[in-house]
Amino acid sequence: LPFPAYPTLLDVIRAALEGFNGTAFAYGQTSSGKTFTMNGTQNDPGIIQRAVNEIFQKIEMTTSREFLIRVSYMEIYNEDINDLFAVENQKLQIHESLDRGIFVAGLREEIVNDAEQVLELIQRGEAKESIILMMLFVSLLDLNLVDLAGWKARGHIPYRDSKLTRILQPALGGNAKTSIICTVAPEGVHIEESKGTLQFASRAKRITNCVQVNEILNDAALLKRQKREIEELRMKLQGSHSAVLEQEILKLRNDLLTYELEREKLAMELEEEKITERSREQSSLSSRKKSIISVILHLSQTLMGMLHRRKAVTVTVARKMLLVPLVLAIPNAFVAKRSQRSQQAGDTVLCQMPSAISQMKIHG
Ligand SMILES: Nc1ncnc2c1ncn2[C@@H]1O[C@H](COP(=O)(O)OP(=O)(O)OP(=O)(O)O)[C@@H](O)[C@H]1O
Repeated sequence: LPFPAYPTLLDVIRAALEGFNGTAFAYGQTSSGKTFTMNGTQNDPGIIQRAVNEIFQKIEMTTSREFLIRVSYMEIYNEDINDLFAVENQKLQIHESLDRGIFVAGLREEIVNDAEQVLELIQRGEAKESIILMMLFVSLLDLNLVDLAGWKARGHIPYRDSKLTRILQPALGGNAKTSIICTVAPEGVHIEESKGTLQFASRAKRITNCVQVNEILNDAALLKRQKREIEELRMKLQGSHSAVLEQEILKLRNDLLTYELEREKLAMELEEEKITERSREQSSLSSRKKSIISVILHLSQTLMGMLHRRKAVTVTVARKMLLVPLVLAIPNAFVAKRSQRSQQAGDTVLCQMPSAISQMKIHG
């Protein structure tokens, strides 16, 4: 069967391209086919894909004008507005300004060039209960494609005060062409809901909006619009420039850290080198000490032997008395040094040695 809502949808798209607000949404009880109508299947595309294809075909055929097309994709779930192009769920707020009218603050808008890009973006967005696909045609066109949440039997959805109603207010209320696709479940058990849906449909059909073109694009308006676009692009560019700078700073910081670590490593190596050098010096000093001490030992033994043999020592008794304890003290000091109990004892010995030796030489 041909897609039933197609003629109405074409009407909405044509209107949107001519500068009106365009909205298409499906309305009906739960499981009656609203999402199916919006998404369709691979062989039988739904409203979203058909609308996107249609828009780009029409734009391609229009040579007299240029279009800047932005797509945003959001979900209203439990009255929280989530940006489906954003990685994380955010609770976005609805704002209103003289310039932009009613809008969702912080909602990401992707600039697109062809239908494939739009469909790819939509595929990336996560489909949930209530999905709004909002296409903003900056120069001319505002088109909203809406998949409403269904209602359960005897349930009530407070559309009147909902965020959805507020967002769609410009599209539903006045300056808009709207296509409503009502879906009903054919089974007899759903007859009450189906009746309700049909009553809504016939009431909606009677609504007549008095529409006017959103914006007449004379040269001045076009210039103003383009200036704004340039400014926005410059801001984006600045954003990406600052991101590059941030990367550069991060890299420099990492380099600095690496240099610092390298410097510390070198300082440690230098310190180790110094310690090794010191211990090398100490060990050569101690071997020198050892050889001096062995000489002294040898001398003292010789002296002791001489004393023992009372040979050639022409010292007075008083001098002998002085010399002998000194010489006897040498081996004791050496033992003390070797056992490393007292560094001082070693030093004392070393200081005293030359005078003791010279005394021995003089008197020996
Ligand atoms: N015209 C159709 N042809 C074939 N299958 C359909 C058709 N319409 C709906 N369906 C199937 O019926 C089921 C319910 O449809 P769908 O999810 O679109 O309902 P819904 O109205 O969006 O429900 P809800 O309100 O819970 O979101 C799905 O499995 C869908 O594939």
